[in-house]
This record gives sequence, structure tokens and C-alpha cells, in this order.
Amino acid sequence: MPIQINEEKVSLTHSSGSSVEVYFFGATITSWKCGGKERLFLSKDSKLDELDGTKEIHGGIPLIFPQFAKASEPSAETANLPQHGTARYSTWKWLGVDVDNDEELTAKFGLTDAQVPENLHKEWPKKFELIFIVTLTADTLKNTLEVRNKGTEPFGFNALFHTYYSVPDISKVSIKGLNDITYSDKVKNFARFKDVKDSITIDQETDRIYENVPRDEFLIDLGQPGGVDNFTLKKLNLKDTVVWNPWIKARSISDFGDEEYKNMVCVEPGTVTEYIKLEADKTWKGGQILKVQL
Ligand SMILES: O=P(O)(O)OC[C@H]1O[C@@H](O)[C@H](O)[C@@H](O)[C@@H]1O
Repeated sequence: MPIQINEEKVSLTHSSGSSVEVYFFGATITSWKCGGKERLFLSKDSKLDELDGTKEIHGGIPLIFPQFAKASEPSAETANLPQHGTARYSTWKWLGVDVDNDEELTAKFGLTDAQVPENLHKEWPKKFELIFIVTLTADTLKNTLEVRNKGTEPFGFNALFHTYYSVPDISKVSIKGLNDITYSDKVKNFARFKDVKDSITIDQETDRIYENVPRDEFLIDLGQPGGVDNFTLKKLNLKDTVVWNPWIKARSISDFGDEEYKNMVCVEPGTVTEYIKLEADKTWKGGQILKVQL
């Protein structure tokens, strides 16, 4: 069955055998399998059966809108929003399958401001419509977010794909394509640095916002023979890229296994160091394409 739907989620399977699972809560992708393997990290302690709107999912691809952490100076409008905005705490609607052929399987999810929980909506009472488009091929997963301003005044927002990659061994991972880019280091009180090395490795808590990244393509090299299972990540119409691994701080995150930091890395394309300004009645689009070397 290419599409299975229950109360909580949609499972999509492409003719190649690749598949995704998307929860209505946050339109969060919690699984992407291709080449017979799971490619996304999802904490074993995630409470997927208790998604009551108060707790985020640690893993998969949470969608961040309209505010990312406190990366940019929060405007008065977004100051009271929870970390990473409201979209990931809202229950999205299934909008159906758009394309289903040998090449791709594409499905859509929608969220309007009316679906945002009341206590969050009042902190950012803008009229908007979001469409999240998920496209699956044999070896790629494409995510597109469309933001439409349904109000009469312009508004500003951040958008980010908080992608958790599954990695067999973090000590062997290197991320290529972020050299010579200024980043603010959240672990060092937002001090700014630039790496000249051609790849990033992770051996401690890492929480960096790479700003205005002109390159759109990155490699996440898992360090396995022949480059097998490496990821290529392409960002579409997004300026910044966040790299996060909580390291042993994971032990203080309630729904994150103590040692699981060894098996994940987040590489998160988004626009978070400034607010994207959207005029009334206009639509903005951004996205990412993840590809696995099979
Ligand atoms: O626990 P949350 O809210 O999902 O956030 C996880 C992490 O998300 C990253 O994007 C941030 O840069 C980190 O600072 C943050 O800790």
C-alpha cells in the first residue's frame, strides 16, 4: 500500500521501497527509509503516544516556524513564543497525494493559524497558511514549505528544517561545505568564529548557527568505506545552516537517551538570523533535498 493513514500519521511508500512517516503533530517526519535502512534519528525516548501539544519530538524533521530559538533578536511580536515557534506544536491537516508514479511520490500537509493551539496563537496572532510538501524518490527526500500571508499587513518569520540524521558513529562523521563561513557559537555565548578547515567534526557539544551560507550543497560524510550511506543536503532559498549535537547534555533532556548523541547529528537549513518579510497575500517557498549514497 503506497499510502496508509491513521489518526496520528501518514505512511508513504514509493515503488522503489523507500518510505516516510509523517505525524500530523507538527507535520513532523519521524522516519525516512531508503535502501532498506532508516536514515533519520528518532530518540528511543520520544513519547510519540503522548503528543498532547506540550512536548516537541526529538528526532526526525521538526518544522520550525515562525521563530527559531533566540538566534536573531526576537521581535516584540515573537518574544513570547516557545523555543522554535508554534508549527511543531500544531496539528496539521492531510491534503492528499499530488503525484504517485515510478519517479516520485508527493504528498501535502496544511496548517492555518486557526489550527494553532489558542495559547500559542495569541502570542503571534497573524493570519497565515502553510503547505508542507513531501516528495519521495528511490534515494531522495525533498521537503518544501510554502508560507502564505493571509492577513492585510506584512509579517516577518524564521523557517527551518530541524533535520536529525542517523549516523552509526559520530566520531567518524565530517560535514563538508561550511568552511570559511562565519558562525555564532551558542555554546560560547554566541561568540562568532570562522572555520578554515574543509570539514567539521564533532567531539563535544556543538550548537552553531552558520550565517548567510552562500553554498547550497553540503556533504555529511559518515566515514564508511566507499562513502556508502553518505548524505548530500541541498538547501533551497534558505540563508543559514545550524549544526547541533547536544553531546552529554543529552542526559539532561528528558526524552533523549543518555548515549544517543553518538548516533545523531542535526544539520538544519533555515533562515534564522533575520526575519523573512512577507507582504500581505504573498507566498514564500523554501526547502531541502536530502540524498543518500546507496
Ligand atoms: O530541544 P529543542 O527545543 O528541540 O531544541 C534542540 C536544539 O535545536 C537546535 O536547533 C538549537 O540550535 C539548539 O540550541 C537546541 O537545543
